[in-house]
Amino acid sequence: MTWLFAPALRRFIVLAAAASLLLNVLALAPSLFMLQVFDRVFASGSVETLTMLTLLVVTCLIAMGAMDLLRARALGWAASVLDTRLGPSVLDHLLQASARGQGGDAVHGLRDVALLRGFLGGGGVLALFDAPWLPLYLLVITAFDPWLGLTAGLGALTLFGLIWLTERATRSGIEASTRQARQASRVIDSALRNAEVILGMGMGRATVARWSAVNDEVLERQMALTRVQSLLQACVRALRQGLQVAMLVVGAWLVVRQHASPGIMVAASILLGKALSPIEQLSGSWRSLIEARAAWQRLQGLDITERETALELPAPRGQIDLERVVYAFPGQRQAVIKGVSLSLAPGQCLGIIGPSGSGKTTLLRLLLGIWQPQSGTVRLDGADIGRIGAAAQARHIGYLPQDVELFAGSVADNIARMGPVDAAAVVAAAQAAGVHELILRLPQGYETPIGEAGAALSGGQRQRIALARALHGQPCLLVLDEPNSNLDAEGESALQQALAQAKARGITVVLVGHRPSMMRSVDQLAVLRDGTLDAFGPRDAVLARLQAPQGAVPAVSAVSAVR
Ligand SMILES: Nc1ncnc2c1ncn2[C@@H]1O[C@H](COP(=O)(O)OP(=O)(O)OP(=O)(O)O)[C@@H](O)[C@H]1O
Repeated sequence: MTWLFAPALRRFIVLAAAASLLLNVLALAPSLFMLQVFDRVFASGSVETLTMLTLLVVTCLIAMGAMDLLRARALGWAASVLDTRLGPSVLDHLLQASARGQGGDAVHGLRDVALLRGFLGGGGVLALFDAPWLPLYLLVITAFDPWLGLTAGLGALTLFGLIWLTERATRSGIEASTRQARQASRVIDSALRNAEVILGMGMGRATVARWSAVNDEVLERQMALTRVQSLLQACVRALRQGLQVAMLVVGAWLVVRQHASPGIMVAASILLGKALSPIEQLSGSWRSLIEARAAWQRLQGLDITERETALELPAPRGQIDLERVVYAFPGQRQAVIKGVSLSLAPGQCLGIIGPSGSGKTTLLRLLLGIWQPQSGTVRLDGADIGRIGAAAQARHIGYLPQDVELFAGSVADNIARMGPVDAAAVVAAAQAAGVHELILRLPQGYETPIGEAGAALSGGQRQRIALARALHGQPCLLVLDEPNSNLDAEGESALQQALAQAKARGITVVLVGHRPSMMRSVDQLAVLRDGTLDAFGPRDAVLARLQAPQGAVPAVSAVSAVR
């Protein structure tokens, strides 16, 4: 449980541990009270002694209540720190991992944070804080009588051994069940994303069958684990009761043999009950303990690090430099981008063409700093794009991805990139994208709500609103990935006008396009083939090269139509 000592949590955990120490020392009071009542008050018949002892024990009980409360508060604070500190970092990590196509199990990071928070608020963690004080109770019982101490010690050891054996036997089962549960939820996620295809092609039954197969395994495993848990709990409970009886038997034997007083027998029995209660609690919550530990280990595996502090640079002008950029997808040896170098002056418009799979989208993602190259650098006005920071990116870079997804919110929220809506800036962006009139024609204009993934809009409408989103603010760099793939003639002419305006505003534009019409407005052209630059330079020079018989590139022959 090293995670309990993570720096952010440490002081709360230390506070909870200190409260536990006092709580457990104070918990000796009731049994010592009992001992005194049996051995002194009964013997002396002194009401004063009884009154004094009662006052003392009541004071101890009040202090115990206070410590209990303090410990619960400390753990509550720890839980909220965990949430507020770890939650945002995990989400930030998930966004980055997801953008790099490495979402996978990382997607469950937030669930792990919730699991840890739940654990800190549950009973299992209290047992963890109380269990270490067991030797203290054993010591006091031994001080009463070594035989009683030996009986209690052996009993406690047996109980611990039982829990330890169960933990060893079920750990891998619990982890496997978590893995399978995640697999089942991945099946659901992917089915929901593709619900249209599933319904359209009657794949519902197959999808449900796939999910059921995984889910049945999860249920089976969980039932097996529940059976083990019930067995463990029953054994621990029976053993504990047996131990209590054994203590009374040994105590009675000692009393009969006049080696101990009846007070000692009763006090030892009460102490043992208190000492064993955290073990019994552990037997009931051992599964959540293992799950919490596994969640922490998974979170550590995510390698969550604070992002480097972004450089606060003056507004960039839009100079782009790619220096021998190489990129391979994680786990792949073959690079997708193989040493691409090119430079663009502020305000230039670069078109990138090339066959499918040649790496155009990958190059754009490197240009945006979404992915980091294995070697080489992408610079915006001389600064490494990876270190520019999200705030600067929000202000200075506009991106229109190939597959446009809008967020749940209004049209205005989407154009304002889900930040605060400045009406003038939103309308200006919509006008620059030539989509203002289209938005006014929507049922509620700029306030029209867009469902999850922009369900209320057509593909073309989504693409045009996403262009306004890319133009929002004062971008110095506009990156467009096949911006006309869904556009009709009106949308295409609005796009051409937006590009001309962007050029007039001195915005650097990089666009990927398959249709020749897109390349009419570019002044630089790059031809990408199998991750390398086949040609790069002024548009007409590159086109001339492509059309020359020896330079003919079949996959880009459509470009000839540009001229
Ligand atoms: N997440 C990923 N993991 C592994 N390989 C990937 C991933 N995304 C893309 N690739 C591979 O990288 C190569 C380049 O893909 P990219 O999307 O950059 O091509 P593209 O030129 O934009 O293609 P298109 O014109 O069809 O959009 C392809 O071979 C593709 O299979």
